[in-house]
This record gives sequence, C-alpha cells and structure tokens, in this order.
Amino acid sequence: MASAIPIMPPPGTATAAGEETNASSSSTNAWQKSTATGPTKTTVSSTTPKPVSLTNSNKTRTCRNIVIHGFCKYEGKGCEFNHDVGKPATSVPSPEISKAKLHVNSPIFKPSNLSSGSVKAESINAPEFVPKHSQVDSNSAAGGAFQDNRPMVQSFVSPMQNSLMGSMSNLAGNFSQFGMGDMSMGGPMSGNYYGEGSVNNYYYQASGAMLHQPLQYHLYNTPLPHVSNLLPHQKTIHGFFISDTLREELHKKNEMVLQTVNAQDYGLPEDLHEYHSLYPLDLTQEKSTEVFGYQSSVYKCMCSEDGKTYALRRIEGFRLTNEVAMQTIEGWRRIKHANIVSIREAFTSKAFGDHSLIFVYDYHPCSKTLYDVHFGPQAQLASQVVVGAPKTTDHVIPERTLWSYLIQLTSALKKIHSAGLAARLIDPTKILVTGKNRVRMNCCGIMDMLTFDTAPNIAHLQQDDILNLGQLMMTLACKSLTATHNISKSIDYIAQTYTQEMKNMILFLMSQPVPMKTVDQIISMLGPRIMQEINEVQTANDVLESDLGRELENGRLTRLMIKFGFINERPEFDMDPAWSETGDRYIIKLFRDYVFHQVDEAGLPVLDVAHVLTCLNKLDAGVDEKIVLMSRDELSCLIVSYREIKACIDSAFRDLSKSK
Ligand SMILES: Nc1ncnc2c1ncn2[C@@H]1O[C@H](COP(=O)(O)OP(=O)(O)OP(=O)(O)O)[C@@H](O)[C@H]1O
Repeated sequence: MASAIPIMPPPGTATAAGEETNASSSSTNAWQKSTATGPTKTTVSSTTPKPVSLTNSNKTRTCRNIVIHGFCKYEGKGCEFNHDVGKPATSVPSPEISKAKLHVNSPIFKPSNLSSGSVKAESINAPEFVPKHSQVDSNSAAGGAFQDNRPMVQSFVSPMQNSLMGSMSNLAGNFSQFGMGDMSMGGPMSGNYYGEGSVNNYYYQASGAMLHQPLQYHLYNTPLPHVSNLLPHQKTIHGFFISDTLREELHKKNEMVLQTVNAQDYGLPEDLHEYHSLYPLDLTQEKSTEVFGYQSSVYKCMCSEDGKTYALRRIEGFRLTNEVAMQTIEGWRRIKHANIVSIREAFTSKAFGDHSLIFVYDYHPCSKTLYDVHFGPQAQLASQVVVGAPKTTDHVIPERTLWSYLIQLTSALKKIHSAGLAARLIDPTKILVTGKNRVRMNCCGIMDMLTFDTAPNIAHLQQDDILNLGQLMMTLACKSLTATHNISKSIDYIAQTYTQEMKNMILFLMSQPVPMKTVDQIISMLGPRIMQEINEVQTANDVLESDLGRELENGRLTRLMIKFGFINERPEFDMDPAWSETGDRYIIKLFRDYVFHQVDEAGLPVLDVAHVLTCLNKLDAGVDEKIVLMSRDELSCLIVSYREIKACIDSAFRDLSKSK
C-alpha cells in the first residue's frame, strides 16, 4: 500500500477541503525531493508551509500538514505519493496533475494506468472522467456539518447489477446525488457524479459500445412508489431498516419458536420418538371431542433429526387396530400447498401413559385459528353480533377478507380433490391463520386414519367439503357460529351486508349438488376476484422484497463492521512495529474516528446514523471520492479516497489472517 506525502498548499491557494489548488506555482523546493520509493510528482508546491484551515467534524481546525495519500498515477507519469504522515514533503510536482485539478473531490479516473491491485476489471480502459462540478463546498468536502436532525435525508441510488438485486435494476439511470443536506461528503458523488449525465458519459468505450458499469454495492433500494409517498431519491431514517411492524412480528415468531417449559410441570414426556422439548399450544383444560370424536392436544416440539420445530397433534386414547391405516398418511405427505399445513408423519405412542395417535405437522409460530381470530374472547369483545342485528360496519368481516379466505381455501380444496382426497375438516377451529389474512387448512389426514375402517366414499366426502366451505363462509359472513341454524335469515343478513356476488356464491356452495358440484365451478365463479387477490399478493410480496433489500444492505455493513472490530485496537499488536499506528493501520484508525467519533462545535458527539451508513457504504464500494482524515492532535491531515481506505482494511485484515 502506498503511503502518503505531505503537501503544503501555497498561501491563498488550496485548502484541503477541496478548493482548487494552484498547480502552477513556480516554487518547488521542499516539495520536489525524490523519495526512497522513487520520484513522485505533484502539482502543489510552496515555499512557506502555512497552516491550512479545515473543517472536519463540524469543528474548524487548523492543520499543519495535508497529506494526499496514494494518489493514482496520472497518464503513466508516476504521480504517486508515497510518504508517511508528517514526514517532509519530497515529491516532485507534475504539470500534468494540474490538468487533473487536484481537488479533494476531483476524481482522476484513469483505471488503465492504475497499478493498484484493487482496480476492478470492469474499469480498465474506461475513459478519463471529467467531473461537471469541480468547485466543491469546503465544508462538505471536509466532512463538514454532519449533524442533521431533519428526519428526511436524500439517498444515493445507482443500478444494481447482480441477480440478487435484479428487482432494483429498474433504478438504472435514476441516479441521484448523495446530497443529504449538510451531510454531503463532497467528492465526485456530491458533484452529481451520476445525476446529470447519463451513464454513457462515464462508461463508454472508444468504439462507442457501452462498458459494464462497475457494480456499486453501497446503495440502498428506494422506497416502492406505492409504499411511500417520498420521492425516489428521498428516504427517512426508517428507510434503511425493515418496518417496525414486520420486525416485531418476526421477533415474536422467533421468540415463540424458542419457548420452552419444564416437561415435568406439564406431565409431558421428555422425548417422544425423535421429538423433544414439547411445549403445549392449547392450554384449555376442557378438551372438546366435537371435531375428532376424541380429545386432542397440540404441542410444539423440536426434532432431533433435522433440528426443526414441528407441531404435534395428539389424539388421546385412540388405539390403532389396523396398521394399514398408517398408509393413508402417504397421500397427504405428498401434498405441498401454500394453504395447507403440511404433514410430516404419524405414529402411535404410549409416552403419555395412554394409547395416543400422534400426527406431526409443520409448525407456524404465532398462528391462531379462524375461530380464535373471529369468535375468540377478544373478537367477541370487539363485536357482539347476532344474526339480524342492525347493520353496522365496524364488526363485520370486510368482504375483501371473506373473498380472500374463500379463494385460498378453494385453492387448497382444488389441490386436495385433484389428489383424490377429501379435506373432511373445514371448521373454524381447524383453519390456521398464519399471517395477515393468510389461512391454511390444518389437521389434514387425521379423519382418514380415524375412520379408516368405515371405508368412506371420497366423491361424497368431496361434495361435503364444498358444503362445509359454504357453511364456513356463512358463519364468517354472519359472524355467528349458529348462522347455519337459520339459513334463510342468514342469507337475508348477508344480502344486506355484502354484495350480491357474495350472497350468490354462498348460496351455490350450500346448494344441493345437482348432480355434482366441483371446485372448478367455484373457481370459474371466483374469476375476477382471483385476479384481485393475485394483485394484492404480489403487492404484499413487493413490500416484503423491499424490506429484504434493506436488510441485505445492513447485513453487508455488519460484515464490514466485524472486519473493523477485528482490526482496530488490537492489544496484542501494541508493541509490534508492523502493526503500528502509522501507515495503513493509522489510516483505518483515523477513518474510524471520521465515521464514528465526529464532534460538533461544542465538542459533543455527533450521533448521525445516516453519516455512518453513508461512509460505510462508500467504503464497501471503494469509491474514488476523497475525504480528509485528521489526526487526533489536529496537526496532520490525510486526503484519501474510500478506495484506498478499503485497500488498507483489506490488507490489514489479510495480515491478521496470516498472523494466525
Ligand atoms: N401446525 C400448527 N402450528 C402452530 N400452531 C398450531 C398448529 N396447529 C395448531 N396450532 C395452535 O394450537 C392451538 C390449539 O389448536 P386446536 O386445533 O386444538 O384448536 P382448538 O380451538 O383448541 O380446537 P379443539 O377445540 O378441537 O381443541 C391453536 O392456538 C393453534 O393456533
């Protein structure tokens, strides 16, 4: 890694904050000496080194030495600064450099001449970049006033070119300046690097053919237009993370998966077949026998084979007399559907002290039954609805929700009937709600095993499924568990409350089969509603994908932070000159201060997340933008690009791995 050379700008010319440096000064004394690593050239010269005023950390400081670190070679003329911080200036000014306008913020993009191993293949042969704005605000270039309490910041966007970020690729061309108000980092990015010109201005070949644009990994996705009313280049701080509601929901689910109880306290076996850590999901003392004809219990458990969590359904006191009945589960095991809780296996057990039949299903944390959601104690409190009650809108289930339930359950039935099976349990207590309006048929296959000896007629059972679906819809539409006791009154209520379509659909489902009703008939009646459902599902999917995109970026930054943590402040290398506080490691340390330890005019810590994210993203991308790093004693400054800092970090991390 090339080191740095101090440069003293002549009086009245440049500041490290990015003002233009007068390269044509004739004085070349101390700045023109060659170095141990070979002659170098610089455009800046001075006879009398004078303090340079810099603004960093919102705090004006005076700096004796400004060091440009690892500047790239220019036109093959060896403009490479390679001296350490604080050492006397020894480089030779090069007139060529003056053409490049030696600013903090002026990128000299000549990748073909770069000797650095960190140069990306994509940038080779790229033409010189001449920034549109060469004058840069000194405050911003130096890191200026970073504290910005305004909730809204502007984000820097650019095309994503790998497949993972494919969905964001439509942002291409929608590049935006990384303004961030006062938090501008200066440099090429703040000079509307991408904003005004098209990509073509920057990345093109002499032949005119477009080059692949280098992958920019430092970018956050923009909010979806229908999710946010912000402009594409604007973001609130929340825009960097997934939504609070989703985070909370996911946390609760994770927490639920890890819940345990002392098995003995609940009279549960420690192990059951290959399952352990049983956790009762149904704590009601009085078990109903209404649905299965037997009492049943549900437990969450862990599988020692695959480490996953499952839901065990125990049918209590059932003695399986015919082993062949176990085979009925095979047909159900093959069914994989988004609206059916998948079954894994079934077995008998005496571990509970009786003859129990155990069914193992996928576990959906924090799910409730349709009954709990619409008829449970909380739902009852919210509405005291009876059939024939005056029509109000605050207690009825929205029609959109009813259609969504119907579409999902019809889809599940289609799958089941196509497999030559019948659901047999379309009951509010046996339909799980696993997300917002997301339903899944539960307990599939249990009735087949419990009634194996009676050899039921599948065609009749399938007709019953459609009838039961109609009854369920009527129960939900009237929000009354006794709605089916008085069908004509319930239909009247539905006609008053919902559309004619809904009434007709429920009537069809509950009508006598003449000669047979099929799921396909229901599907054709649902036609337009299915289109609407697809649209809503895809919109919800977009939102989740957008959330995922944000976390993707944060995951990347976490890895960067971990690297930082490994490198910075290693006590075992305190006395090691190879790991000293000069050179690469020194730059990393100063960069750490620049990112995290900024202070305001009053010397108070600046806690600006947006600044941290900006810096880390630019670092991870290794952009050519330059920043000024200042030593803690405020005597030296380094002008260094993110690309160079990134190379320092990579090399320091490599050294660490080697030292193992
Ligand atoms: N596969 C599963 N994943 C997660 N939770 C489940 C699963 N199956 C059932 N549960 C939960 O277990 C609890 C009890 O389920 P169960 O089917 O016994 O409902 P119930 O209303 O108690 O019915 P019953 O009166 O027949 O016992 C419910 O809260 C349900 O959400």
